[in-house]
Amino acid sequence: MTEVVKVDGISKRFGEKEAVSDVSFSIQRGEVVALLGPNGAGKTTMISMILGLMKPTGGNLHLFNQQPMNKSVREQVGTMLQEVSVPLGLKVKEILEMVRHYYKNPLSMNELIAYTGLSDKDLKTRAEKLSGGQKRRLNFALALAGNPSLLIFDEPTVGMDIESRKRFWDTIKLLAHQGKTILFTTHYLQEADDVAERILLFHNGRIAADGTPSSIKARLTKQFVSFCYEGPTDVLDRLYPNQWTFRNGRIFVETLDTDEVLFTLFQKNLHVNQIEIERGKLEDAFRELTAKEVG
Ligand SMILES: Nc1ncnc2c1ncn2[C@@H]1O[C@H](COP(=O)(O)OP(=O)(O)OP(=O)(O)O)[C@@H](O)[C@H]1O
Repeated sequence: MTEVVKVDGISKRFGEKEAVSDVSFSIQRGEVVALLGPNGAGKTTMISMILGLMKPTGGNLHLFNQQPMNKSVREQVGTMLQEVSVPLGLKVKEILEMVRHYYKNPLSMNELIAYTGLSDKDLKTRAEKLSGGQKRRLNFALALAGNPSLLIFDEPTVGMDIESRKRFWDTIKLLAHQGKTILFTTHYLQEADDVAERILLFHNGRIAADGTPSSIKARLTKQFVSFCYEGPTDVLDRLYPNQWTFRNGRIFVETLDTDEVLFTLFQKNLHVNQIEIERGKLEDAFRELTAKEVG
């Protein structure tokens, strides 16, 4: 395995405020990682340091075993940050051609168009005249222009409509399939759940959880077995006192051990059907993990 990003005991202090506190993690080649966390958790600060745009106050940080600002590193990294800025006075196609020429092995114009959804009309438009969503497409194309092996995005889908968002994630999945390493921040839990194979959950400048979306969900203490049941409910009161509720035509039993509930249902021969196990949603895990102070 090749280590692409290595963050070792990184901290960042702004005056009294420690935005990132002694954070360590590494990302291997080909991983798709979402940096998730509530407002002010330290995600953007972390990304800025990884990109070498901000100097840590402590710790060490390497990309491809080198300092982030090395030219050979920057040539392998494509990035799209929160602020959308575009060069003035040039048409989209001219900007893309110019940036492509900078790289040894750029993506072709056709690939950039297919990946980002820029239209012929967009290509002929002066960049400053593009709409916010189109500017984001241009920024995405600029991030991909050099055919980078590491892609880093800070809130990439903010300001995109549903269709652009879908195209963006479809492209990301395709690039991930090609073996690119991808790190992105998002506020949308669904995006992290759908796209990332690993989530780094930030809270108060530290990592509150690091794992696959399903392993993070599995850390939830609350789980449910739900089913349809038309028999007498006193048996439920006996088996699951204060544990069961009735919602939308189904019985929900809250439990720490779903296997045990299933076993009892069958053992007691209750006539239940349409049984489902709910191991919790990422949203609940997010709330649970960020509700408590992480020391
Ligand atoms: N340049 C700065 N000067 C002072 N404080 C800063 C600066 N940049 C960030 N902070 C503070 O550091 C903390 C982390 O901010 P950061 O922007 O990294 O969080 P975030 O997780 O990206 O939040 P959001 O989801 O709102 O973008 C916040 O308390 C923020 O106010």
